[in-house]
Amino acid sequence: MTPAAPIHACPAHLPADHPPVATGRIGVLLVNLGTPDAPDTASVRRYLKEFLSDKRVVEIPALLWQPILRGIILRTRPKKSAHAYAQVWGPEGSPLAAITAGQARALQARLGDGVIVRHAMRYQSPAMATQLDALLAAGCERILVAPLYPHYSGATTASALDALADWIKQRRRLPALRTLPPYHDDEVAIAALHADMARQIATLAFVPDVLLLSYHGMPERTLHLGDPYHCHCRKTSRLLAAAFAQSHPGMAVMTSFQSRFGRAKWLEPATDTTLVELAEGGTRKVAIAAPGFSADCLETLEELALRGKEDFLAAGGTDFAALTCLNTSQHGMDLLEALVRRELAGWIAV
Ligand SMILES: C=CC1=C(C)c2cc3[nH]c(cc4nc(cc5[nH]c(cc1n2)c(C)c5CCC(=O)O)C(CCC(=O)O)=C4C)c(C)c3C=C
Ligand SMILES: [Fe+2]
Ligand SMILES: [Fe+2]
Repeated sequence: MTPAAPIHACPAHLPADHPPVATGRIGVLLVNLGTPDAPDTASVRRYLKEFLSDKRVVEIPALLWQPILRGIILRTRPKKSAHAYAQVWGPEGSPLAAITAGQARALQARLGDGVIVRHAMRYQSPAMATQLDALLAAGCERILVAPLYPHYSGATTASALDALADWIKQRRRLPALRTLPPYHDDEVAIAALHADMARQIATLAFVPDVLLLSYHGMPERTLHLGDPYHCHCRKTSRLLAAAFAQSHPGMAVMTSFQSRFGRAKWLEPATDTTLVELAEGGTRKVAIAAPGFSADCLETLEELALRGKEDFLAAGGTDFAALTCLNTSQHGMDLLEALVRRELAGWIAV
């Protein structure tokens, strides 16, 4: 996988008939998790096979895990998940893919021609290696790799950096590289989340008694092994709760963890049981938000907005609203631009 054109800083050394070669540019690669190419069983199986074979995601020795994955999970889950994906699939495909591509386009427009912005997915396409090669071929000698996870986790941030490291090992000529740090407690991020959630709450036909902040779960074991994910999520919640205590004093802010997978104990409380317990305990009006996801995806649109609503109403709740993620909203793009500009400031004023 070598780029089509040699990345060569000294045109004098190129053959006279060589096409012009761009150099000296800055690239930004936005990275998110990845999603199937289509909402059908075969595509979801391909996606799950790649995703769930990542040792950062399932930390069970391959000799034990691969037979379970291939013999059980990949025979049953793809069909069920494909059905869930079909419920949220849009005209531009998977919401996660469409929104991440939109974020890259919007950021490109904000940063101007001095910087080249692309997006990639850790699993499936567009692959990180392909997009990094494209940035190199376009003359980028400095690249910021920005995994769009506010909360660091081995399963997400570190896995994206693994893919970057694999690419590094296979290339002769490398750009200078930076990576975006987690931004779970960043003032600008908390302000953007608070403002965008408040904007959406103001449009609801009801006043929520509770704002439930739902984060993707992780096996509890990872917390004891030193993964900061749980602490990062809790800190975001604490900072958002403090902001809402000022702006919405009557609204309680709670935290839960969603998308449990497998039999091990995951971080608690679980979002689905929390919603039922809230309704059974007399809470009637709930808004739910997912501050750990920079783009809406299966986990927010199907698990929270559809299934979460069903569970809450069935248990006696009367009003339920799932707030959207920051996506390409004004607040979302202001945040992405601020985070990226801060990193690029070490290289050049843009
Ligand atoms: C062991 C399994 C999983 C871990 C650990 C895990 C961590 C984790 N995931 C996200 C973000 C997303 N996960 C998404 C989908 C998804 N996640 C798992 C399993 C684990 N995730 C599965 C099996 C799936 C696929 C869907 C399904 O079959 O249920 C997505 C959505 C992708 C999309 O296409 O829309 C996101 C985003 C985080 C942030 C995280 C740890 C912090
Ligand atoms: Fe040279
Ligand atoms: Fe996940």
